[in-house]
Amino acid sequence: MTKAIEADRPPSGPARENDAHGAAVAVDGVDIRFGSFHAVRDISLDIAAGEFLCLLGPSGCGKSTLLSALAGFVHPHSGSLTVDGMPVTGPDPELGMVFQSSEALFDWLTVRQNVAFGPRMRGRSRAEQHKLADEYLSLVGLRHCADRFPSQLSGGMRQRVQIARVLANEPRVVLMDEPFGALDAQTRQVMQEEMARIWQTSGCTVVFVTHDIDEAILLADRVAVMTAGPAASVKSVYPVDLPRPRDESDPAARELRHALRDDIGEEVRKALLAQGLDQEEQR
Ligand SMILES: Nc1ncnc2c1ncn2[C@@H]1O[C@H](COP(=O)(O)OP(=O)(O)OP(=O)(O)O)[C@@H](O)[C@H]1O
Repeated sequence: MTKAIEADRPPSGPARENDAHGAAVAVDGVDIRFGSFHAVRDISLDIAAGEFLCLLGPSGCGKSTLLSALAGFVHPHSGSLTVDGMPVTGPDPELGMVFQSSEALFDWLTVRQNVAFGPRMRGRSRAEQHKLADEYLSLVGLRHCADRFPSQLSGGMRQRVQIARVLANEPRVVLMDEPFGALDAQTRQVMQEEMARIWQTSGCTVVFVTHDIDEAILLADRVAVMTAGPAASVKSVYPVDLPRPRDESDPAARELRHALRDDIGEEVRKALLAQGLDQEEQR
């Protein structure tokens, strides 16, 4: 039977091509409040260098809030967030954030210039910017689109450019907030497979927010399930002990899918009940 394990013990994951690149992330007793609203409470998670961790939970529980805190956009009320032992104090190129929408691309720059933007800001020479941009565009399969503008690409291609742009900063931790949520099913499947390959090649640590249980099983070393908010915390953490590339018809994957569905379903029901009670009180 699939069992969740204690939240604060990362496994020693499978060997990566570039194991040394990723950084260890430690979330220790983190509380986040927005004014009087208590968003997340006492979250502790240790994420190993090079690990792929997926965050699942009911809508509105605080997944993006936790990710934003890791990215340095939101400051915890208490507790600490560290990357290789160094406190997260604000946005940092070592922590790359990929958003759900690819609207963040600069429409007036070519694809190559978009990807080279980070290296340019870090003072890399023109030749280095060009080389890095082409390297990461090749990694996401878009080297042939380098001279096009974002408006000339499909949604899936723009999202791959966004990923290449983040990777070109050579972050040690990549934070992804439902990066494939807006894509059609076929593009999403291709992107998931590419993401697994990119992660294995780059060796970075990935924290990936999703609503999709199958996506989490396909990609993660571990899946952390959050409770319904407010004051959400980590309910359970499941190791995904399945060989890569993953086969969703593997009996162990099916068993894990059921366990995650039950666990998250319970939290979604709690969230719906709380919303109902809230509406009753307001009447
Ligand atoms: N800047 C903010 N000010 C006030 N409340 C906020 C702010 N950001 C988030 N919240 C609240 O914190 C809670 C968690 O939001 P968050 O976006 O992190 O949830 P989520 O789990 O990522 O949701 P979803 O899965 O629907 O994207 C929600 O109740 C949200 O309304």
